[in-house]
Amino acid sequence: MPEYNTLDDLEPGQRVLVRVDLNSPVEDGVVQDNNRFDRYSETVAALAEADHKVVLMAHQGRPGRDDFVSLDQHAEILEEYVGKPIKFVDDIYGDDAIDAIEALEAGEILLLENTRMADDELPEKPAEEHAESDFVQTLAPLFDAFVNDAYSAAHRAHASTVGFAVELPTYAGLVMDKEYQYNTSVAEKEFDGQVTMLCGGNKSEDVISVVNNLEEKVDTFLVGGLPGELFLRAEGEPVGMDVGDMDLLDDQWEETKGTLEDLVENRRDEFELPVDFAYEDDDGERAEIALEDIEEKDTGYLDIGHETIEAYEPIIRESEAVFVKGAVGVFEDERFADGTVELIKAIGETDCFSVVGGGDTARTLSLYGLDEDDYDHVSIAGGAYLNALTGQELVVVDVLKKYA
Ligand SMILES: Nc1ncnc2c1ncn2[C@@H]1O[C@H](COP(=O)(O)OP(=O)(O)OP(=O)(O)O)[C@@H](O)[C@H]1O
Ligand SMILES: O=C(O)[C@H](O)COP(=O)(O)O
Repeated sequence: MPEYNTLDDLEPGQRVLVRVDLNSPVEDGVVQDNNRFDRYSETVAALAEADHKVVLMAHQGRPGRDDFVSLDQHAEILEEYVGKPIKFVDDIYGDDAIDAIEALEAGEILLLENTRMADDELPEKPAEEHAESDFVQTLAPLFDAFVNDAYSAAHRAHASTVGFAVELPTYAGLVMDKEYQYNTSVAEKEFDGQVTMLCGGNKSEDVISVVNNLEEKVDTFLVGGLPGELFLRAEGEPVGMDVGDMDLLDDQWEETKGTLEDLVENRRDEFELPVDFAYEDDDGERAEIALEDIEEKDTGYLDIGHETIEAYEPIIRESEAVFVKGAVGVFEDERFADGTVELIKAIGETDCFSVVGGGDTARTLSLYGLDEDDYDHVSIAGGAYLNALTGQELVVVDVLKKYA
């Protein structure tokens, strides 16, 4: 049983302040739908149905970046999923926000402006210090309870994620509770059979963190994406170097080569590495090459090849539990989605305990029509998912427990 309060403990008909995480990709100023809206609609609808006055807080992007925009579009997207009007006020804790909060009727929903537009939202500070801020001191007296559902921001100690727990009775929302229970399962659950982790993506330090922290828990790491190439480079293969427009690999190699060389020297039997790769040929088509035929690095590789997929698939099918961290190819481009889609599909077809995660990687399911119900859990979190997998603390969960 979790050591924090959940929505089951919340009496109906209250004034409830709710932190969600609607942070989404923004293209040319247009907010893109991702599965966060769908996921949060369940919590928001449940709270409205319980006759609460529901006030939502969320952030978008980071100050100074192109994705640092207002939440007005988020209100419209969320409204479609909740099936009820979502009011929006372009204020966080000024007079306009207070008026909008006080005008709310039971069962109505209001979204406040991007929390990172408030001066005292950032930087990271202990909950008790954030609780002293004007932000928390102004809003907290207007509410009876605080619900924290922003699991994917649970590694961030900001005023809106930790400060209100000090001032108000605090509850974990539906997303927070489910994500926490499943994502900590690789660190906390015992499995009798084979435990496999499919890892890739574009950050080798994430994969190194998983590999170093889960040595006792995971039997086999199936590696692809950028880390797959860099592990092979550590074995002396002519892959994993920047080519053409790509500029990710050499920097990561400089930062991680010592660790990667050490891992392939001392723990090689725990890894399966790609035996072939896919790349874009001169006609713009997907082409494949076996690792043994690569003489020098003159092509950027964008997916694992089919020989590798065939080698990884049986390992997945024999597993009792499979966890995913990062895509094994550039799945956003249909030509290079085979590795990620076929392996994640195999996980769904296998009767294993499965968690698919990584903020980007989880999008594979919606993009390629895979059914979420075929997996035990699909995480909408990135950094928080990684922390949970590797058994590291999540400051927001600690605060939920402390102030339960
Ligand atoms: N060979 C490759 N070359 C370049 N990019 C790749 C390659 N393989 C995978 N990727 C990219 O990796 C990204 C996903 O990896 P990332 O490390 O961001 O993992 P995530 O855990 O899903 O996301 P996040 O940590 O950002 O929440 C995808 O956008 C994919 O295009
Ligand atoms: O999308 C995320 O991973 C979370 O919303 C956290 O965002 P941040 O990395 O900008 O704090």
